[in-house]
Amino acid sequence: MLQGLENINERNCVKCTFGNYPNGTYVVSRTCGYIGEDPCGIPNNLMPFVQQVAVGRRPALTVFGSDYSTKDGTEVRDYLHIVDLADGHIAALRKLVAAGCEVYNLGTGKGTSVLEMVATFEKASGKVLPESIGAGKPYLRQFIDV
Ligand SMILES: O=c1ccn([C@@H]2O[C@H](COP(=O)(O)OP(=O)(O)O[C@H]3O[C@H](CO)[C@@H](O)[C@H](O)[C@H]3O)[C@@H](O)[C@H]2O)c(=O)[nH]1
Repeated sequence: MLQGLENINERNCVKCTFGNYPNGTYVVSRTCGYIGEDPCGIPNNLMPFVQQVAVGRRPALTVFGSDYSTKDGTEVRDYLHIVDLADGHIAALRKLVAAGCEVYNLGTGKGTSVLEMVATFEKASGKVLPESIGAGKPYLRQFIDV
């Protein structure tokens, strides 16, 4: 049941699922990417990849697709600050005392495109990131272009 709840909205960055059941209390938390992640090998996600390009570990970022029906054609995500993510987890734990089962999606409510995220990173870091446009992730098209 909790697995099903977690999959209700695959498009959100963070999911916290919790509930009280007759045979126990559960909190299930899922984040897209591990906190403080420094992945081995080639990163599969935007932020670690951007960071590795910035420090020269990778030559360039490939932007996955530029023909989506978004403000600049690149995919949009709702990114949130790590402290807000932590606060959300604490709030979820506090909610354990309540009965029932609820799903909370943590986010800012503001979408940020890949190019906006790269521009923000460049401004904050003072580094220009080499980038090129590549193909979009095929499995995501079903969510983005409906
Ligand atoms: O080198 C890269 C890496 C990512 N992106 C784009 O950057 C955005 C964010 O990508 P990423 O950090 O990988 O997050 P998601 O695409 O939202 O994928 C997350 O969310 C999916 C749905 O929950 C999960 O399946 C994945 O494991 C999880 O990483 C997306 O538009 C990607 O297409 C690029 O353009 N270039």
